[in-house]
Amino acid sequence: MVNRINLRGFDIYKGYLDAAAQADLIGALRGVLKAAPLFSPTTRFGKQMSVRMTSAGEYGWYSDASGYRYERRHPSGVDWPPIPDQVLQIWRDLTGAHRDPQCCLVNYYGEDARMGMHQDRDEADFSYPVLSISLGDDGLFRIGNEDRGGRTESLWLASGDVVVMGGPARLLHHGVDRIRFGSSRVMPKGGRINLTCRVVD
Ligand SMILES: O=C(O)CCC(=O)C(=O)O
Ligand SMILES: [Fe+2]
Repeated sequence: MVNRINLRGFDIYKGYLDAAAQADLIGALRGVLKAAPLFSPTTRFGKQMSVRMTSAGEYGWYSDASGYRYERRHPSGVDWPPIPDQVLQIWRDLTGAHRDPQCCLVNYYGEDARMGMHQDRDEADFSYPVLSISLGDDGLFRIGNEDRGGRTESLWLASGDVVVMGGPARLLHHGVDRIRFGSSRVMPKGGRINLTCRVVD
């Protein structure tokens, strides 16, 4: 059953994808990972991120010494593969946006991976939401404020949960403190996958 929660303006659809839909989506992602393998970006400060990443769509999210940005190609030089139809369908069903996403960032969290508090602000138009789909192990998701710091609230995102970060909440800080490695059997080797879809330009 889908249970919709609103936390600080983020719409959280608990259990949006049932087990069959999760398995189908993971199957589609296998093709994406084959065409565009995961890599470990570094931050502008030269620190390697603990999350491994790749993308699908017209643009992929990328980071190195020059900072965060969108790139037209995977670091290997190949085009990013197309965004799976299943992902586009979820975007259309939940966002009401009149454009499809141009980037689906694939984040893979292994046992010790985390993502620090940040805003998603590399896109040109913040009137489009960011849609996030969680698969695999549980992840402790933290939501903060538009400014850095201040009080935060956390909740566990499980496999099949979908979050829409839009409207007045579009620029709230958020991050993932840790995952519960091995908590889900959806991914054979464990870990958590999070997909975030964005309209870029
Ligand atoms: O993994 C998550 O749930 C969030 C990912 C995220 O915030 C991002 O990729 O910008
Ligand atoms: Fe984010």
